[in-house]
Amino acid sequence: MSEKPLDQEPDIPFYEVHEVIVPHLGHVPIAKGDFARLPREVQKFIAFYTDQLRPRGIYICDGSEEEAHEVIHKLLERGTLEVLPKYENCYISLNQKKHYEMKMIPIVSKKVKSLKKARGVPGTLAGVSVYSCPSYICRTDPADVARVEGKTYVCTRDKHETVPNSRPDAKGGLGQWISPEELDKELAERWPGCMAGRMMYVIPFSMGPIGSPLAKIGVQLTDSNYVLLCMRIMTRVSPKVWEILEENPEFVKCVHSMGCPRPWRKKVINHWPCNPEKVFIVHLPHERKVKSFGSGYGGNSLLGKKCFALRIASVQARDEGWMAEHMLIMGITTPAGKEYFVAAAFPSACGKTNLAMIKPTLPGYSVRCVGDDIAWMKFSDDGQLRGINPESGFFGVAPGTNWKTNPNAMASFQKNSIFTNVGKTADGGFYWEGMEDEIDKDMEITTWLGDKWKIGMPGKAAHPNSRFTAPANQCPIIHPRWEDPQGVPIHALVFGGRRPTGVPLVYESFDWPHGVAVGASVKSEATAAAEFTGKKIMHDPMAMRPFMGYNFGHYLQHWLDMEKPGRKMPKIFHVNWFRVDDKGQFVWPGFGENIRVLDWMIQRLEGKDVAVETPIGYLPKKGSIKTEGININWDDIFTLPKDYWVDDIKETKKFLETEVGDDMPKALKEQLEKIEQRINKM
Ligand SMILES: Nc1nc2c(ncn2[C@@H]2O[C@H](COP(=O)(O)OP(=O)(O)OP(=O)(O)O)[C@@H](O)[C@H]2O)c(=O)[nH]1
Ligand SMILES: O=C([O-])CC(=O)C(=O)O
Ligand SMILES: [Mn+2]
Repeated sequence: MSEKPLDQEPDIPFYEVHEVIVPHLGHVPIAKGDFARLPREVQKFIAFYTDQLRPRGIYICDGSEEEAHEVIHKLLERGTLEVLPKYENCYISLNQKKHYEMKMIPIVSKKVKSLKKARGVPGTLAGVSVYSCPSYICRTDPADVARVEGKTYVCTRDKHETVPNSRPDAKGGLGQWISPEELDKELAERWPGCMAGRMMYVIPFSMGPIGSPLAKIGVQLTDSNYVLLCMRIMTRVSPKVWEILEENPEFVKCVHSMGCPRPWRKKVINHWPCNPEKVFIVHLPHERKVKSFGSGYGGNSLLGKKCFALRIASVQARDEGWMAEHMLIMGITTPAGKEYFVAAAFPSACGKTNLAMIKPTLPGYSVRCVGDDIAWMKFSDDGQLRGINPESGFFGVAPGTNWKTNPNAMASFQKNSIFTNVGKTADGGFYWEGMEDEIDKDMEITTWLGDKWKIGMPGKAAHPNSRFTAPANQCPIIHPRWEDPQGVPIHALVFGGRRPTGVPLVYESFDWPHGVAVGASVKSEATAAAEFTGKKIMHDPMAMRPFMGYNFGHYLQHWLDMEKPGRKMPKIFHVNWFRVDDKGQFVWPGFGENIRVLDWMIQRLEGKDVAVETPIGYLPKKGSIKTEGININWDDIFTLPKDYWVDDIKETKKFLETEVGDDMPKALKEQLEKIEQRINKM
């Protein structure tokens, strides 16, 4: 593209070696790393932002253990992090001992030990890794706990590239555009000098296995060492990235600041300097750039995740003919020994991590996790869709996670993990809602807000969007091929959301275009993952509404265009674990029992005649979902109330027609009309 890039970083004169000399600031020391040996494009990037943001030093990260220790040490000293000694299930090296002043005794978590025995998990799980780190707890400023969708923008010259030509009465929830002029204004009042007095960390990272043809490179600048620590878990931080850039200098430029230059006159809460009034996150897809200001919360600050791997990558995927989706990837091995891979999209806090790691209750089944949040998928030349997980860690919702609902997640964060906004027990463990049966009832707990608390008292120990950050390779069921550079074959796609009424446990779409319509119709109750409050049912097409990098209509067309002769199109299903009865109780037990639904999907993949046609898609024939051993009422779970569906399709159609407007793909419009006609004839 020949047009001049937006928000361009002009080349500024700079001088390298042990310091960078920039016009506004003079000498800025290189606190660590060899600036002179970085790829030229990266040097320019750093020099420009050093000049503009004015940090007190530049710290070029190398991803090493020593680096983690140094940063952790600082955060412990400052009080941003606290050790959770309960999970120190390994010996501490002398080097670490110096830093943490912890006892040289092995403490093996009882739970992990018993899990290991019970499930035959290999010995790497507990008590064997000699030099690994303990886990830490961190409390943010209570004003900085979730993604801020209202302050998240995409900037392109052409508005229509980012948002659809919607109808005049549209509310405009599908993407948020900002003009280049307005962007300049917003940036000007935030960025200059915003790192004054702080260190600027330079983080080289790869999304996807380093060197994989499907992987992409990013470099993040940040003034938060908490962000650095989490990026080390969630992405592959390595100096090998510099070598890759020597060959191909393309990288996604990520710039993050907490927005609190020194001297900072406002009160800092919980040693978590942030700037909630000024949060502003912008994506420049053409320039392959993300700028995030004011928040340290994961979804806003770990820029490899939602910002790069979904918003920027969705644009790369559009341009290059692949898909970047808010999906888990899991492998399911049947009792007959055949493995199927499923990718599933549910909105934030609607069950991806839990499904990706389920412990199946049906005998003979085993599940292995490839990823829990993001899938990059591409059809290979033989027509098979293949997917990779671009991340290398889990940033999971803590509340509700326990040894019953998700033992594999529990096992994943017994070491080397960071817990944000959870409670802390007096014996140095983590605690959140859902762990009531797993600790002593009288245990004294410090809540995420720092108050003393006990189980049964009013209030909550953990924030509903509190999170664990854990390395994926610590998951006992991580798939041996989770880092396969070619990805794994994807046999089925699944959509779902929190639907308290009307929506059955599972149904299958008739074909690809119908499946795209099913995905476009995803709705869910609002959750704590973003700033919305209340249990309002919101549209979240493809579970991508908050993560779109370009025009939603064009995105839907991109989905439709995936179907081509010679391609094996995966079947598309819709699930709902969250239907409730008139007392508000879930009618489906969920979690490990969800294998029963996966089993039905696999029966369908194997061509079994276990479905009945209904206006919304194929539903399971009565009895074709294995329900032995659980107490459920088939009709509670599968009835399709006509009134509900008549209203539902009317509302969905209106929503999409209004919001996507002129950009609504014709084939999708037709699908919605057909669905409506079928439902009206019910
Ligand atoms: N009732 C019920 N609750 C579930 C089920 N699966 C997950 N949950 C709950 O839903 C919440 C969110 O689940 P996660 O698996 O963390 O959701 P996610 O989609 O990975 O969330 P993000 O990380 O925000 O993308 C947790 O509190 C879970 O306990 C289920 O099958 N049934
Ligand atoms: O991005 C985040 O903050 C966490 C997450 O996975 C989501 O909200 O889907
Ligand atoms: Mn997510």
